[in-house]
Amino acid sequence: MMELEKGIEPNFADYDKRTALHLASSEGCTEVVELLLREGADVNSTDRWGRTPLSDARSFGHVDICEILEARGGIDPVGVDSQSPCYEIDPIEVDMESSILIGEGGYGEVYLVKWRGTAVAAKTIRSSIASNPKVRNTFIRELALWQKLRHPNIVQFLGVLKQSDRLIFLTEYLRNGSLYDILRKKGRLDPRIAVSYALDIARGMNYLHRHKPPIIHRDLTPSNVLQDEAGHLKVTDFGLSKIGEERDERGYKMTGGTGSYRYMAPEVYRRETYGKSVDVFSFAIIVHEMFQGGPSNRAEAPEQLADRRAYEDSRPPLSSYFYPDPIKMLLRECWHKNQECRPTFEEIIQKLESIQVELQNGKTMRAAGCSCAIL
Ligand SMILES: Nc1ncnc2c1ncn2[C@@H]1O[C@H](COP(=O)(O)OP(=O)(O)OP(=O)(O)O)[C@@H](O)[C@H]1O
Repeated sequence: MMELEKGIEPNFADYDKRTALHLASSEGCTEVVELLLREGADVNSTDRWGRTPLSDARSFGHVDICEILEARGGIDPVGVDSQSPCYEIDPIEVDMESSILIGEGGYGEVYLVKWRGTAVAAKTIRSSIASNPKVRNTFIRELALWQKLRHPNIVQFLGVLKQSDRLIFLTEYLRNGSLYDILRKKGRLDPRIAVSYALDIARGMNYLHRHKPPIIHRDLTPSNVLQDEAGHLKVTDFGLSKIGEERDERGYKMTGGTGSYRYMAPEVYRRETYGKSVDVFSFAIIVHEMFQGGPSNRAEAPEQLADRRAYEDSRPPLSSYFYPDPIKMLLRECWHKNQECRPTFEEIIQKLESIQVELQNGKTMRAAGCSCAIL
């Protein structure tokens, strides 16, 4: 601080092009790292060996500093990131001319295109987002992580299109559309189908949460769950909402536009620090919708709904006879106001599997306070 007050430039580097931020990151000096970043130090300055401060913090195992640097858009070109660069696809292999618009989300449009003759989904990222180098880096890092993932309930990432001005990436194409489309078309689902869909989502999510390091989806909604031709559901777009994430002195927060309010965990809405269980909360709201046939409070503005959930502990109604008792119990646990009390996806899978067996055996599952039997 004294040096900075004397007027020394925060990006001043030595003969090896190493900055104070490199040194503080190597030595584990968290407060100095925070100070330097506040004073405008370049998070991605590279030394003579092409190492960034994040490369150093990773090498010396300073996890808290890695998190700080990553939250500021830090990349590690010589380490983990470079071992798995994002697979690049040559634009001439993609027939963008005959592309068909299939949807539009918060980040840009989604097209059905042919890549080497195969139908795939091309997700375009708005230039207002992709032109910011920090955001672009974060996006590419998230995609590089996505490409390593393989699971039957996770949408397969295929690669990024080499284009300087825009950011376009390809994933497998799921022609049956999203769970949102299914619920809009079919309304309330048969309990056996709802449970098997819930299991698909829980298995995909469990894979993400058990990943090292764990991947938090942060924006699990019915439009981020797609159906394959065999009728199974796959989770998509995990981790991408990180680009809308902010960090302040208290920890990670999501900006208002990140994550859909209707599925947002109370702690996220209150802008508190959060963990994996935010996805368990969103999962519960989705399962509720599958039994209900769509959102329960359609008339209420999503932001107002999230506000009531966060400050008045309001939750969707469970009184109707649509919900078998074990599902009610599961939902209450999953949307518990205390994050610690929510089950893990591993536990959710076990519970759903036994509910599935009961349903398959034709056992009637009575709904509490109601004389109807559900099957
Ligand atoms: N791989 C895919 N295969 C088939 N359809 C897809 C695929 N990816 C997205 N879509 C369709 O495009 C729509 C928009 O997707 P996108 O992920 O961009 O936005 P979203 O999930 O609806 O919203 P947000 O990005 O704000 O969370 C989806 O609802 C889905 O119908």
